[in-house]
Amino acid sequence: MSWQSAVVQKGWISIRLGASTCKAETAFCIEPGWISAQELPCAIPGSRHTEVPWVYTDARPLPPPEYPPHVVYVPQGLITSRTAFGSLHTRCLEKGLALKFVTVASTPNMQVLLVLVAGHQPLLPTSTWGRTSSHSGQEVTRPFQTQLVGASPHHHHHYHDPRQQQQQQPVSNAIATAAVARVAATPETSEVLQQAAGHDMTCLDILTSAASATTAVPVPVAAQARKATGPAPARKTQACFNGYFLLFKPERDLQPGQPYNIWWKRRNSERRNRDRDILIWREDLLQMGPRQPNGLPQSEQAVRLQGYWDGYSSQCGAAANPRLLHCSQVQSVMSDHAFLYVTRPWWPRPGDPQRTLEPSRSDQLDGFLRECNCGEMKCGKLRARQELKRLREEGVLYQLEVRRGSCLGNEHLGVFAGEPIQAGRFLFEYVGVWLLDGEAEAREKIYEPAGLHYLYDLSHRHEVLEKREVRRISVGVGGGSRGGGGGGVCKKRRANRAVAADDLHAEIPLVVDATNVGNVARFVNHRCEGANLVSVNVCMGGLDENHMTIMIRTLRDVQPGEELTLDYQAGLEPEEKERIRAEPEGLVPCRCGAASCLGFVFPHIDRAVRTWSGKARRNAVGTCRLPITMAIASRATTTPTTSTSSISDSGIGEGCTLAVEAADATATAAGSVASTGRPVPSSRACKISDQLDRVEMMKVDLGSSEQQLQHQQLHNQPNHEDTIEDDEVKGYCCVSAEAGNISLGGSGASQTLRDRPGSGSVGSDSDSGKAGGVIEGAVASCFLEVVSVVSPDPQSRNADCEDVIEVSCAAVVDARTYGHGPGRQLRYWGGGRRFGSEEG
Ligand SMILES: C[S@@+](CC[C@H](N)C(=O)[O-])C[C@H]1O[C@@H](n2cnc3c(N)ncnc32)[C@H](O)[C@@H]1O
Repeated sequence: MSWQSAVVQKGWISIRLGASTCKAETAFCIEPGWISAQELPCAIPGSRHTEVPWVYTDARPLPPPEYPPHVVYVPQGLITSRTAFGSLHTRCLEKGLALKFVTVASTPNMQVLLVLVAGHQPLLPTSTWGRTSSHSGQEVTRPFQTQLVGASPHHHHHYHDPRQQQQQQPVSNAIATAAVARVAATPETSEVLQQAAGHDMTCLDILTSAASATTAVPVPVAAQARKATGPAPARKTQACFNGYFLLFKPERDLQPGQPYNIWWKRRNSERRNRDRDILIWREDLLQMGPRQPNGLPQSEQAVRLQGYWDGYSSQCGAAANPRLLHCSQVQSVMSDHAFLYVTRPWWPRPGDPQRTLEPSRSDQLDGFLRECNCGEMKCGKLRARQELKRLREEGVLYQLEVRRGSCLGNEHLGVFAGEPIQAGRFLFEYVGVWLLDGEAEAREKIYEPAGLHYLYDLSHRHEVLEKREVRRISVGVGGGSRGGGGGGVCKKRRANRAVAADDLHAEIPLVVDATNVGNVARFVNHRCEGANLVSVNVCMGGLDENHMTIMIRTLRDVQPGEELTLDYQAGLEPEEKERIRAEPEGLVPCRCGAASCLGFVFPHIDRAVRTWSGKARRNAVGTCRLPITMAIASRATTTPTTSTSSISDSGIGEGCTLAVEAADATATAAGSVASTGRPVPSSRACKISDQLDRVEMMKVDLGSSEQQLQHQQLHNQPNHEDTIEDDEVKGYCCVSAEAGNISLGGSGASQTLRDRPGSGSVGSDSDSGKAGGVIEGAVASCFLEVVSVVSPDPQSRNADCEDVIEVSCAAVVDARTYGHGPGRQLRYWGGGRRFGSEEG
């Protein structure tokens, strides 16, 4: 590709420098092909759009370079300074040069940016072109590299960037040369060099961090100079780009509703300041694109972004048919997925089986935002609500950088403050696609192997609401939730309400997926101790008034350059942390470096708090499957339902709270299922459908002192491993079922529970008479998951039962409640035959 073609196709242009006041906020209309140096403030970390005095209306196509492009290597310390960049750019513009930010590469102490300069005059390594103002206001003439760090005559910056101080640290030429060589070897650089083939490529400068040092490094490709001829054709199509672009390719007409290839996004600027300083683009591409073993993208092509037009009206009056480039996407590591940078959350469209994404609109949300009423959530109340509104309208107000360089190593991105941020400032919303729980689980199975960890689970927060609802359902009808209690009408109403509770759970998206659609929040890393951010949940309106959102605010003052971190595990109880610390197998090892580091990161934020689902639960201490033989008295009373079923219980009374969700159940049982090899007197007719293949119990709290006492007694027995098989102990598991409800029930302490008012169907179903064993109820906190209900077993050894089903339970038991001393863990063994403890 000739240099001229590159200029035309990639839209490199030069613009005339304007006044010191940026007019770009209001003068946004530019012709395709005139996409210009407005890319630059976005492209260069640390630079502010508003501080670079562009006048877009003065944009003009890049004249053919009289001299070939030049390559400039700039240490990070310089380029991350907006002052430095502004000055660099100013000088180039004054000289009629266009710059292209090409690539980055890092050495341990220097990040090198390769800038391609379209030359209109010879640029020499020792050039002394341009002038700059000293801080005293005097104009001085300095070599090029010193101008980069000096203040621009066109604008003053009071911003103090401590990274500039790093510039005082000399970087050896050897390091710089090595870095340059590395940059030059990247495919991106090769591409640029190929484009420039036929032209002289001059390495203008190595700008070391010592302001006075200049080192010329030859670029591997040095071809013959060839003057380009003819002006770049101007594009006539008028369009209003209220998004920012880089290297835009005007190869076909822009059509609303059609994706349009651009090279990468810039920010939506319908309003001032929208995400103006989220400098996410480049690193994001590196992150999301297919990578080589060295971590660099395979090619530019592979990470190209696409812009989408949507129907939002633009505020740009100059455009005939104004459209806003709402967001952009980049191919991710998953070929059939794309990442869209958006500033607002997206929702599945109601009733759409395809789950078409629909951006949330502030006009939909205004008036719905309300103070959080989730009593147990520490939300920011009114302020958070206001801030959310502001964030959605104006975007992020603080200068942030998304880049590598955190303690996690180079393969990870992190978010860094680009300027001082005070404590208590709401920075951004965790934006993504809100998913229903089942969908989140399904996606997680895809994401995890791909190393994509951008799910933020709010279920545990919502559980508060849900529990309240369940409690209301259970208690408010029939004077309590005594499972199976109450007859006809009450039972039906209860069943209906239980379904309603399920619907609630099924219909409200509780997980935000920022894998494919998201904003800067997705790059915030975890820190076990000393995180400077915290998340705040706000109940809000929109499609459902119970929707919540996640806002991130600063916990303390943050200094420029400091990484922004969040404690993903802020919701975990200390005991839970301890438990997981003991066996973090399968979880992402934590590298936060904090003194009290827990040792692992949850695959996604807060998820384990809710249900101990998935890997975390399977890997948790004391967890294993316990198939339990269940006895069913009769199959006569099957009551089919079409919704998911639930197990719910009161949560009232001492230590009894449970809620169970059955996924994909098409039929649930009527009557009761009572446990295990031991016949349960007067247990009622029951059948659980074969289709009921998964019942998930979210949490069981059975923490009565009586239970603990009993349990201790049990485990003080010399041989307690075969207790279930032997049927000689009080503890066993019981699942009871009734229309719409399945109760996991009872306890070895069933007597105790049965007589406790409000203890509900946990082992106290007097109506069905099921005695309700439980997995020895002495646990203070027990998570049970009924994972399968298999076909009736004709070999039932329970004479009272016609069918036997098998229920697999996984229990997480806090060993410390058993009095075995440290290091001992209670385990449930497979086959449902062993029930004991062992050394941990
Ligand atoms: C929301 S992403 C954060 C951005 C991520 N670093 C990136 O490059 O895209 C969360 C994932 O980052 C990684 N991560 C975040 N904090 C970590 C930490 N302290 N130690 C190890 N990995 C961490 C884990 O893989 C985690 O699942």
